[in-house]
Amino acid sequence: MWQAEYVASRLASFGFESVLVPLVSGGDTDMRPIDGTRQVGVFTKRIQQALVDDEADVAVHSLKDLPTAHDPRFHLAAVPERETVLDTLVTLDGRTLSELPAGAKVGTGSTRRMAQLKALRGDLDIQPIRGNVQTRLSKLRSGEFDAIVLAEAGVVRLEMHDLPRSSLSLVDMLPAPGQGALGIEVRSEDHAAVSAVGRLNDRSASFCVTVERTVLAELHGGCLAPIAAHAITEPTNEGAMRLSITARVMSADGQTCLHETANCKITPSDSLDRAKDLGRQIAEKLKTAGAEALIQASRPA
Ligand SMILES: NCc1[nH]cc(CCC(=O)O)c1CC(=O)O
Repeated sequence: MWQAEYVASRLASFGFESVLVPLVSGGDTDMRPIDGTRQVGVFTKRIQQALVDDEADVAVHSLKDLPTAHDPRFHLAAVPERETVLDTLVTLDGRTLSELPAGAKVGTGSTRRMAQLKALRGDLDIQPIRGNVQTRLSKLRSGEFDAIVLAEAGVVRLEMHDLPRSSLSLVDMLPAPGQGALGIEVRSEDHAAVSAVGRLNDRSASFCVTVERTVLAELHGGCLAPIAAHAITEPTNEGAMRLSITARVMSADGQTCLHETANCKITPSDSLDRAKDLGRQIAEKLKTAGAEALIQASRPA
């Protein structure tokens, strides 16, 4: 709801009126452990269906939740300026990861977070947790978990400034492709919506998430594989920018971690194809280092 309200207010600033269509996704309600037998897109399918059914004209997603497979019915019309990409450790008293006692029960359903946590603190008891941010927090408050890992973006957006937490660094916890970014889809043939929503696009954010998502797509990682990717842009001369990406593929137990970096120059006339090329390039490096075997081994039986 925060995300949809944000998009509505940005659209309003460009003179476009909108009406919110609240929806509940499977990702909000399905509390069964993630086991790979269900379809991808649990948070996004319901919202895309609203586009198909003409229930809504604009679909607002957390980009991290949006599957990378291309669907010709939809067009990703904008990736607005990104919120923080970091993950954060939420506890009842704000202690850091290194301050957690041995055997502390930490909740995360993400194999990416699990692998990196295990690499840092092999003594923790890491257990699956599901649901939206509020559901996960209620499981921390009830004592079911000693700590949970959340994307800091969600915490910041919901203005939970008093939530005891400690940010995990990019070195300790490389984020998921697209983390902290919104992805706004419209129906491909809805040219009015493409152009209106396109006003919300941030060029830097769209290049960063495109290279990150290309890594995921090239490795056929889906949302369950222990794959992390984070890209940044830095301005260079003559309006150009340098696009740099760091990516990791890990074993589920965190014992093996492949880590690669790559970068390229983006000129004002370059299209997102440049970012896709860079994504394919770093994916190749990871494959050469043995990424496919690690991803295969992490698949649920
Ligand atoms: N998988 C659920 C989900 N999708 C996006 C976010 C956070 C917001 C974001 O990354 O933009 C979250 C919750 C979390 O990972 O803590």
